[in-house]
Amino acid sequence: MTKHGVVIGPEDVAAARHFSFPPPRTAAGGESCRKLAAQVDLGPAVVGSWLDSMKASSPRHRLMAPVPGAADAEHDDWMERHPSALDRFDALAAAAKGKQVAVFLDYDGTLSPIVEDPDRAVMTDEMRDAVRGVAARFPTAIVSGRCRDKVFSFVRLAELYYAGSHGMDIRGPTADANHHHGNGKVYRRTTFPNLHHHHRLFVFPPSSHSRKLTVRPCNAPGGGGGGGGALPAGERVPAGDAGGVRGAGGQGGARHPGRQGGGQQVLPVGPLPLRGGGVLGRALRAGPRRAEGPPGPAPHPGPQGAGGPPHDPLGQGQGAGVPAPRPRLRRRRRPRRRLPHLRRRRPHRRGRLQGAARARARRRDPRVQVPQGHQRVLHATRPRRGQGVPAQARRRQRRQLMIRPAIRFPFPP
Ligand SMILES: O=P(O)(O)OC[C@H]1O[C@H](O[C@H]2O[C@H](CO)[C@@H](O)[C@H](O)[C@H]2O)[C@H](O)[C@@H](O)[C@@H]1O
Repeated sequence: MTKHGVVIGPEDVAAARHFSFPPPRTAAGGESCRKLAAQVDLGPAVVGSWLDSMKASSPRHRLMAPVPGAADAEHDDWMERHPSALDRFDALAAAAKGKQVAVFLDYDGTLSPIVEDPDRAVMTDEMRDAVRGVAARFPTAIVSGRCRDKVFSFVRLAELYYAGSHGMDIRGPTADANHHHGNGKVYRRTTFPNLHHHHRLFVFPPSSHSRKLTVRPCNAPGGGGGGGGALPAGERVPAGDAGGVRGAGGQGGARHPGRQGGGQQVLPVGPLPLRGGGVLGRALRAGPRRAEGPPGPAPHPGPQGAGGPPHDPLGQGQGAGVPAPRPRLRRRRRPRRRLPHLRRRRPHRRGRLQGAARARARRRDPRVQVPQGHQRVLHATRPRRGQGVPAQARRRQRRQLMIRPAIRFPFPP
């Protein structure tokens, strides 16, 4: 989040203190670089430009000077070309106004004095307090040619970011226990979570040693524009990505470009395509449906907290609410039509033709003597195959069938 109205005081830049110059010469000077170059196959051209870049960023050691006294002249010249930031404090403060300030500090010769033995280049408590104060105001990183753990053992401030081995190994603070380093240090890799969410860390290739790290808005090549954060969380650039650096990610404004080139590789990270997935899967595929039904829960606050814009990975300006499933209405079952011949047969029952049925039987055949108490009533039986008759005729037939058993008695002589 952009911090407005932050004023940098001279005490905040106490890190700009000077130490003895020129530094004492030790064999350890370029050792780590050589080791690193041996481990990583960068090629002679890259290693050459890397060393040139390192030489250009620091004045030469007195004993390395070709002519006695040349180092002093070189130093003066170097100091003239690299003036102290404190001398231009007002201009710096004016330039930083309304912007997100991140502080990148060197270790040897900046936070610690240059000493003969590299293992004794400890930092004073006074300097540690000053750095702590800076880190409380701005995201603060230490970028060193030393290995990261060594720098941390000197600085011992968990709230900082550490870029060791000339920016090839970067960790930052985190509260996540999974990222605890073995010896109790708390680190997290690569990103700067305190920065506005559309900023990401870009690591310059070793050849540009003097500009090891920079932070730029992802969607604005060249570092301009403080737009709305076009890249989804999780996009990052691997440290040590060798190549030329041009802008930040190339295609400004493109939403999910999987892109490689310009020294950066940005990997788009998005939701997995869900197949099925039950209620949640359907809801995610359908997208937000907040307009329907009762109001849902408040959208998840964005990376800037409750006051900031809602988290909106779908980019639809509505947050990513997952709507509650609509209640399913129970459908009334339609009664199944059953053909008469499929109806359940009632068991045969013995009984008498009563009242009207008996009268009907008599009417049909007056000769019929229906002795009371001996009639058997049969029910419709399933019509045989090929006996297809219309329903009306079938009903008639059934009626007849019902009385047929009553006629089985012998006719009167
Ligand atoms: O990027 P830096 O943090 O400045 O580290 C550069 C080198 O620093 C160390 O060497 C320098 O400091 C030593 C202790 O003061 C000093 O003895 C040596 O002469 C300096 O070159 C460190 O030992 C190197 O590994 C770093 O590359």
